[in-house]
Amino acid sequence: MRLLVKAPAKINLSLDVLGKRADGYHEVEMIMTTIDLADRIELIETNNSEIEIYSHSRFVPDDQRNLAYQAAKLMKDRFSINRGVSISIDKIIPVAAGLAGGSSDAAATLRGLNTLWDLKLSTEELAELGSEIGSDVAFCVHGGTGLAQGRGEKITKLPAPPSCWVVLAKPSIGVSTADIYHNVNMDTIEHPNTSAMIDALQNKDYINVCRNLGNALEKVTLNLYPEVQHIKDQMEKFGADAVLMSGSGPTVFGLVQHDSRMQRVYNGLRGFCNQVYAVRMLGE
Ligand SMILES: C[C@](O)(CO)[C@H](O)COP(=O)(O)OP(=O)(O)OC[C@H]1O[C@@H](n2ccc(N)nc2=O)[C@H](O)[C@@H]1O
Ligand SMILES: Nc1ncnc2c1ncn2[C@@H]1O[C@H](COP(=O)(O)OP(=O)(O)OP(=O)(O)O)[C@@H](O)[C@H]1O
Repeated sequence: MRLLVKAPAKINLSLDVLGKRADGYHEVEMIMTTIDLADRIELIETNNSEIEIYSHSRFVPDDQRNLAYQAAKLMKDRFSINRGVSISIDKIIPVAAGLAGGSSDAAATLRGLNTLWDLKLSTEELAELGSEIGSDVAFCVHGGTGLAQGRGEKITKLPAPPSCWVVLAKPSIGVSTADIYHNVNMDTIEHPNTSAMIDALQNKDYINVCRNLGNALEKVTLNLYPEVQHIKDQMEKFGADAVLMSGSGPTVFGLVQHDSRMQRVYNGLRGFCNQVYAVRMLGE
């Protein structure tokens, strides 16, 4: 049997860091939403009991370091499955970009194998498994829009943002999430207003979604990588309604409501940045 699964990227509409935990992680409060920029994962049953990973991208590991491999391994071990699977990843989401590409591949693999191996696990159960792989995987299992708490694994569903364009630009650097969290200084960090963002989503209030975009990790990444600030400045100059860095960066996104202005922001960014995308949010 063969199955195709979509693995969409996420952006953080808000990201707050509440403190450092004894286990080395940070307590966070994040509002995330999935966007129409997705990897495509093909799962094919094989005759052996191995997990095989294939990808054309030279940035994607093809062994046990791959988060999709880890998802398949976890399911095989947990449910004593002795069947094999070949996992082909058509990589569309930029790597090490703050868009949860690897986490989404892992989540899509969990969802797909749940069907392929007829495990009948609920979304909650899949998300719990996912949180053993990485902090963003639980959210990616749910998709849509959600509030993530704890180290990112406790998910509460939220209404989708008001419809608009999301223009993304990724500078040609990769950022390590661990490095960025390591450089957080809890005394100087700036906290976004998470509850104001939740209100804005509940009221489908585009202006207040724009006003309340905020990311406590942004300053940390901007200090280490000034090119991210340059992209933010350009997006604002070309007329995005609001601009923010996603996750630990370095991808910057701008929200734009009008088609003609989206085109201007997109074309302006393409002038000096290789990886630029204009996509829609995915809805609830
Ligand atoms: C930056 C975000 O992507 C925003 O959505 C997430 O907070 C990070 O999610 P992720 O990449 O799935 O993170 P993980 O793979 O679980 O952790 C990578 C590293 O980031 C740090 N980390 C991650 C999550 C968290 N709440 N606190 C942390 O301090 C830890 O050093 C950890 O070793
Ligand atoms: N399926 C995968 N796709 C991309 N990278 C992967 C995958 N599996 C493992 N990796 C490794 O994970 C690293 C981070 O990649 P990823 O694209 O997931 O980062 P990210 O978007 O910044 O994640 P997040 O937003 O969750 O912090 C890569 O450098 C790569 O070595």
